[in-house]
Amino acid sequence: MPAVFGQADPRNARAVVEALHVAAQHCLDGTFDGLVTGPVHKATINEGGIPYTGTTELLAQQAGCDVVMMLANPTVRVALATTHLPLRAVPAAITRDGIERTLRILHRALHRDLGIAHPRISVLGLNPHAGEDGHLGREEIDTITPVLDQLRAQGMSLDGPLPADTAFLPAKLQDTDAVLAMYHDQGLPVLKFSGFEQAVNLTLGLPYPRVAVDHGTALSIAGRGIADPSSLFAAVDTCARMALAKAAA
Ligand SMILES: N[C@H](C(=O)O)[C@H](O)COP(=O)(O)O
Repeated sequence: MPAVFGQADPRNARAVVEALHVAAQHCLDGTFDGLVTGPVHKATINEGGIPYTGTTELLAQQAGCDVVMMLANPTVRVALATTHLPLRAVPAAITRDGIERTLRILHRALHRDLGIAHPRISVLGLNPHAGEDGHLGREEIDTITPVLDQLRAQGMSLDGPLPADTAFLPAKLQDTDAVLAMYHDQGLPVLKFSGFEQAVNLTLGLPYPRVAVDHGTALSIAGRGIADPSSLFAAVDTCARMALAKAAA
């Protein structure tokens, strides 16, 4: 259907998803060196009859690999242990296997794709005060800490589980290369507040670089010529750098 500014049309959902699949396939077969994506209106894709939680998940499924969503701006990098799921589903989705897998992917990407020799990662707790020694929740004790102990023993530099409310203080961020948040809105509001325009969204773990803008579709200003393209410029720049680094490796 012809696109109309400001009106996302579920009848175009299939074309949007197909475009993502084709672009990703060309990255997988080596025709393209990387993928930059703009925002996708997730609800409209679902209304078009296609179950879709996000491009991150779509690309992971197509490539057949585990991935980590990480947003980054010049101030902070925030990776997520869980991505697009209802808040009530988060605690059950935080498992030892999942945290371990996420930290391994994150550590490898910081080292290999972003060139950080010895990545330092801060890991947030799930509960207020990181569980307050079990009095405000047990996920830190039962799930997160055992994985951190195991991976520290293998040489990873990991701090946590940390109370989320103070982990982003500037002095704390000086000592870390990335923060692993347990869920979407635990980490991303801080990142977006600290530099919305320059932030990008990376999908770590894919066999190719994928970088997206950090914002949504902003239908209310579509076609008015007032959108700020900074995040798109940053995404293209980041993707090109990663593709060049990969080619040189
Ligand atoms: N969670 C991201 C954000 O808040 O910026 C964004 O929605 C990710 O979307 P995709 O993985 O679907 O590109």
